Amino acid sequence: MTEQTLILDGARVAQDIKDGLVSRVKRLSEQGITPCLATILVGDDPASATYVRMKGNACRRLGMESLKITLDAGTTTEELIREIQKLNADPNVHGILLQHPVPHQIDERAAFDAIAIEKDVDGVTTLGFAQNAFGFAAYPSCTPAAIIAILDYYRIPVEGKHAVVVGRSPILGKPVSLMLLNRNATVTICHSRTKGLGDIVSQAEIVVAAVGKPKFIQGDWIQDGAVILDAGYNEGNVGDVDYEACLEKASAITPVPAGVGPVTIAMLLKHTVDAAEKQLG
Ligand SMILES: NC(=O)C1=CN([C@@H]2O[C@H](COP(=O)(O)OP(=O)(O)OC[C@H]3O[C@@H](n4cnc5c(N)ncnc54)[C@H](OP(=O)(O)O)[C@@H]3O)[C@@H](O)[C@H]2O)C=CC1
Ligand SMILES: Nc1nc(=O)c2c([nH]1)NC[C@@H]1CN(c3ccc(C(=O)N[C@@H](CCC(=O)O)C(=O)O)cc3)C=[N+]21
Repeated sequence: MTEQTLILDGARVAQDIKDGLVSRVKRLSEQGITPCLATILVGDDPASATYVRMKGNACRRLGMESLKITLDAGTTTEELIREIQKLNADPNVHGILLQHPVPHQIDERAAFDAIAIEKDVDGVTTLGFAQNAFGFAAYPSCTPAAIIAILDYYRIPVEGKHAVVVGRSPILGKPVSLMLLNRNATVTICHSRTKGLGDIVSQAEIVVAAVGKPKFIQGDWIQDGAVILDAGYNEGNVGDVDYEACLEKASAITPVPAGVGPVTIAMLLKHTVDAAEKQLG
């Protein structure tokens, strides 16, 4: 590429979203309401603990509250659901985030579906997911919403583009694919059983990496001028994209850190403020 690659600055997009929340949080506080996000972490995975802590810190910086529930690694589905039901019934809690993934003995779908729809600020319930698929969710899943917000902020056209999403998890790959489809992209969804991944990615005008494997997306898979959104966040602050190699081919790319991650957190805060405002009626 002769032209310089645009670095999509997630910190800037996140700040823009958070700036828009300040006056809303203030207005709520004048009515005696402090928007509160409850996070649930099951087990002691250190990376997950870090994300949950970052979410709590971000809440407090904006004058919001965060309620952190930590359950031990051996928690059963029933015990987890009981905790969720307590949060559903607590009028001071506006949003509930159950950190994905959960330990294997837990039925993650059943746990997600225990979250009351009006508190499902991460769009993980079956109903929230379906509403998002049809394009009218109150709260689309935060990381997919962050990816769309970055595209919008930089006015990157989606309509008619071929988007290739690598990954199909319930909180990331699958919902972002549907959101791109709703924006009239032509979407190909790839996963661990996909054959000829490199060839498919090389046809993409927009690439979304949501795999969970460091530097998995190779530079020589990337078409000249493609837009790359790297949602991956692996140990050592490394994304799912081989950044240096892909940078040379792409017209625009999100870095890691300071790409999709901070926007995800801003989106979570925004959804929690939205949910708190609904309490005003
Ligand atoms: N920045 C943020 O806000 C967020 C970042 N993340 C990060 O994004 C990444 C993905 O997270 P998440 O979706 O939760 O992860 P999951 O492990 O739930 O899903 C990974 C997906 O990648 C697919 N996959 C695995 N190996 C391959 C392969 N060799 N080729 C093609 N596809 C493959 C899997 O396929 P299959 O379905 O067939 O198993 C699966 O669909 C992680 O790095 C995570 O940390 C996640 C959420 C939010
Ligand atoms: N139900 C659910 N929803 C999630 O949204 C969810 C989840 N489960 N499980 C785990 C992943 C991971 N995740 C991140 C969010 C922000 C950063 C982030 O802000 N990262 C900073 C780096 C911060 C630092 O390390 O200092 C950055 O990229 O710049 C990273 C990762 C959300 N997740």
